Amino acid sequence: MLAFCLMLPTLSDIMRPVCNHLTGSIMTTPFIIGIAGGSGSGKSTVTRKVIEAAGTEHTAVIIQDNYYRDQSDLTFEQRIHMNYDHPHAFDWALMAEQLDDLRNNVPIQMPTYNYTEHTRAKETVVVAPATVIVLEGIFALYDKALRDMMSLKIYVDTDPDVRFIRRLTRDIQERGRSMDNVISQYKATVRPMHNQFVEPSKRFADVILPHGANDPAVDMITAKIISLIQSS
Ligand SMILES: Nc1ncnc2c1ncn2[C@@H]1O[C@H](COP(=O)(O)OP(=O)(O)O)[C@@H](O)[C@H]1O
Ligand SMILES: Nc1ccn([C@@H]2O[C@H](COP(=O)(O)O)[C@@H](O)[C@H]2O)c(=O)n1
Repeated sequence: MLAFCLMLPTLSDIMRPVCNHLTGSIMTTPFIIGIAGGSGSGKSTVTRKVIEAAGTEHTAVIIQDNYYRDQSDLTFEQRIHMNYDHPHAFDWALMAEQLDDLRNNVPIQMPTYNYTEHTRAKETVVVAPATVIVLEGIFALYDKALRDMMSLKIYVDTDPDVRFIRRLTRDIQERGRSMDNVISQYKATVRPMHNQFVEPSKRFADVILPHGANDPAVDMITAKIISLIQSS
């Protein structure tokens, strides 16, 4: 069986069968989708709606925020002053390694993140390989190595004032922040880093979603994913 799998290198990347070394069965290379956009643009909402409609059975989600660097060696005082909107804040090597594992149908132990403590949490989550894998985060389209693994690149485009209002509400309700803290972080790092790094990554997108998680766009992406799952 292994020899048979290795004799099929000429098929296109999307349809290339690979051998699962544990089961000996032939599996299709997953279809990887990147969903980028500014903080509060609606990336998680688009991802959730698409996965809900397509079904969780054949899909897996990688949340890029879980790959913020582990900062347990720093004090809390040091951690609150870090720039979380610069690419250096992320563990790119681990992200690429784990996405590549999933692409090769190998399960991963995805890290998890604690926004209140500003560091990686102790728990990891097992993510099983799936027909469709979504990588969602502000820098989902930033890194060439990751982009090269993707078959569909999406940018969620939402006006800055809308994104800021959403972030203000969310960060106070869900991420343990005060209003003053959200405003000062937005002015110091979120806004300038968005303009420098996140917004320019839009040029790598195959599809740009205006107005965030708008229903017609979400329906089109969902239809594409369902057809991929049905043909897999
Ligand atoms: N189209 C929308 N209409 C209203 N609220 C939205 C919409 N999209 C997202 N939100 C809300 O805005 C907040 C941020 O959205 P989220 O999807 O988490 O953004 P991101 O993942 O890009 O930071 C959430 O509270 C979410 O419920
Ligand atoms: N300790 C941290 C880590 C990240 N952030 C902010 O999260 C934003 C990205 O997440 P979204 O769900 O909003 O896309 C990013 O803009 C960071 O500023 C943080 O505040 N604290």
